Amino acid sequence: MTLLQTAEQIQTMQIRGAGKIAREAVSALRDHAETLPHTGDASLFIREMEHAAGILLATRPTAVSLPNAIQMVMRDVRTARTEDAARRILREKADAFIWSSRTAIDRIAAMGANHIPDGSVIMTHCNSKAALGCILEAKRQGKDIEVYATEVRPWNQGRLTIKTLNDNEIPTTYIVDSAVRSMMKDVDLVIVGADAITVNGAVVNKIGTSQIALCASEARKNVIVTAETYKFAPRTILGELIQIEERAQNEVLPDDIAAGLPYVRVKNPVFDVTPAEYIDMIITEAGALPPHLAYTIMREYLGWGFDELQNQFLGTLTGSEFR
Ligand SMILES: O=P(O)(O)OC[C@H]1O[C@H](OP(=O)(O)O)[C@H](O)[C@@H]1O
Repeated sequence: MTLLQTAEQIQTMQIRGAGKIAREAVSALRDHAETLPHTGDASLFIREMEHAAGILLATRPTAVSLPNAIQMVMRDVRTARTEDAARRILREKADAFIWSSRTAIDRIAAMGANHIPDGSVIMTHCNSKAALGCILEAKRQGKDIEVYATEVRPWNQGRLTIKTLNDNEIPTTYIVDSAVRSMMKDVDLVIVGADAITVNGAVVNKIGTSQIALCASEARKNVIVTAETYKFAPRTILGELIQIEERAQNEVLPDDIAAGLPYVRVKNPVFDVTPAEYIDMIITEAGALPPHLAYTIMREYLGWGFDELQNQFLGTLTGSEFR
């Protein structure tokens, strides 16, 4: 698959899920480098790769795993002295990211399963590899668990989730998104993934997550977020907001129906923000932490503290790059 095809598949959601988007983008960058002719000109190679990275970055705006992964791969490529060195660094960093991303999900699954007591009824939302990893690991350990899975309009990612749960023989109840509050009394805990986590511990995830967290808080049920460290958004340290993706109206209301309703407009934001106070714990591969320790992850694991960010970025980036 070419880099442009990967970008298109991310944009059209054939490739989806924050972690997978990052892994596929990095692998597309690595493969794209192999298609570029060897010229001996390091700066030409780096320019071409920056252009390719820009195409991938423009596909979807919210999941911060995408810019973080590209930054991890491209950071040292930019300062390589020779073309050969740039190519080698790019290959090594891309392979290392893909490997560590998969390892992170396994570690999160192991830690998350520890927080699922035997006999639990879990509610999950959307289709998160990290969240499902914890549920599947709990099942593998022999725990007797049940899951409530939401539909996740308009893309119905819940169908992917119930397929995985069913394949693993986990008793599952499938509900429409608006049934969450009614059903919360039957649930013991909520486990979801994340597309981005801000410095104040707010979690950006599939639209509807914040309602679930609110209902869980009202019913005094724990909310666990599972997120690899590359889903933390360092640039929020400087006050930047995460851009919430809005997708096409016809994903919600078909064009032929909308055409007959001239006074109706459709809004289709696909992510929302859950404030830290509704989240009990964020499980990362570096450990389980309360949301207000998000800055520690950014500093210790992503290597971006306030000073580094100021030196690196202030005044050099445009609004859209700055997230
Ligand atoms: O990385 P993993 O845990 O798989 O998924 C994280 C999140 O990415 C997904 O976004 P989308 O379906 O691509 O819009 C969902 O919001 C999900 O919770």
